[in-house]
Amino acid sequence: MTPEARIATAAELLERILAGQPVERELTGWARRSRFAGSKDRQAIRDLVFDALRRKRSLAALGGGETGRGLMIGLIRDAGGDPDAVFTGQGYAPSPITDPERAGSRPPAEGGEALDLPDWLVPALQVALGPGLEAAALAMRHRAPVHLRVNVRKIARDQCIATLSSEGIDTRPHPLCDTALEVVSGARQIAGSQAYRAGLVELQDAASQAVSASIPLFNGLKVLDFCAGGGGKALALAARADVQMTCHDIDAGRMKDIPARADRAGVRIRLAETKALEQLGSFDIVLCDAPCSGSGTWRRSPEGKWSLTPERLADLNAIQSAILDEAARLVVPGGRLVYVTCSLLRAENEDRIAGFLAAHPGWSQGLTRRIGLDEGADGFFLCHLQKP
Ligand SMILES: C[S@@+](CC[C@H](N)C(=O)[O-])C[C@H]1O[C@@H](n2cnc3c(N)ncnc32)[C@H](O)[C@@H]1O
Repeated sequence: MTPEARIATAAELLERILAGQPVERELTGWARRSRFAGSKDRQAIRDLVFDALRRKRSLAALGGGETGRGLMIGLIRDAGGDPDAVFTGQGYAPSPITDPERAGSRPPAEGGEALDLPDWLVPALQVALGPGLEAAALAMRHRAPVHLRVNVRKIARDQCIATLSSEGIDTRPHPLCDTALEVVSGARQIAGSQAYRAGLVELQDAASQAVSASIPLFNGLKVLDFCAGGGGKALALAARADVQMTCHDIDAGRMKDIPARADRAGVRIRLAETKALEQLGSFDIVLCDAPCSGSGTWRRSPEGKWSLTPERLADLNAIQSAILDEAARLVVPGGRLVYVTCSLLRAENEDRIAGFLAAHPGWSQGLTRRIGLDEGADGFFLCHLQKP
């Protein structure tokens, strides 16, 4: 495909995404229908769509409207290019820029538009991040780095760097966590690499790794990952010590890949559905990686930035508090509950902890940490709570 044809395709897909179609469904549906497109075309179109969604508001201003075409015109202008040279209508290029599109083009207004944030979220993020708001918003306009977790049960970090390099994947240590590597080049080779297949590495953001690393562990501890999802954090915990690791998720289907991932990593993890959890007694450590807005990971899933509403946030807050209450019952006296979100918002973090402590006398708050996008990883919040 020519660069112009890729832009025309991205504009069409964005038009449907802006109308409410899910991003992944649009991208995979198009790839299936378009046998003529090679893997480089698919990747380029994916990148265009995600770049546009990360900067939807500012690009719509620059491109003369919040349409698929407008976002692509804005993207070209923002990069210093000439959209008229692309929108020629020749071959598979998009049709020429219309008068209304031209007339609608303007620089983004200060505030939410220039920061590429919904207006209603700017004050909440201002409260949470203070002077760091602008840097965080600007970081969210760019692609996230690719990080790997070294499975220290199988290989030391330095040796892993050399092994990956021999397969064309260049990495360097990430300062946030001593299991974390940042991929410098060769990211597309990871999934097919021998190192990955042998369980030497997992794809996992450095902040997510730092969350697991914050939890003190020793052999024999009984640990529950209450909101396990695909098991990323449970695998990281199980790699560090011979703990009795149990994974639970309200949606058991989300845990379906955990057994294969655990086998590959050489660790043992038991799965428990909600009904079975009651029979397992209490746990020394319960990790709650709660469902949240994902605002710390909006670089990876930018559609979340635009779909979050105050009502949805309030619903999430109620779910987060209910999860904390439920999980607290599963902790042994003197044990630890670790609350985690990948959110930047106080409503999902400090406010939930304050509510929990007010409702649970005797519990005490331990290590509490925000990991910011300025640390070169996703945004995360973690808080250790000690049961009396
Ligand atoms: C942030 S994700 C977990 C990600 C996972 N820990 C990881 O590192 O890969 C949150 C998970 O919480 C689950 N969940 C939502 N409500 C829940 C509830 N009331 N009890 C337990 N799990 C819940 C969701 O199904 C989702 O898989």
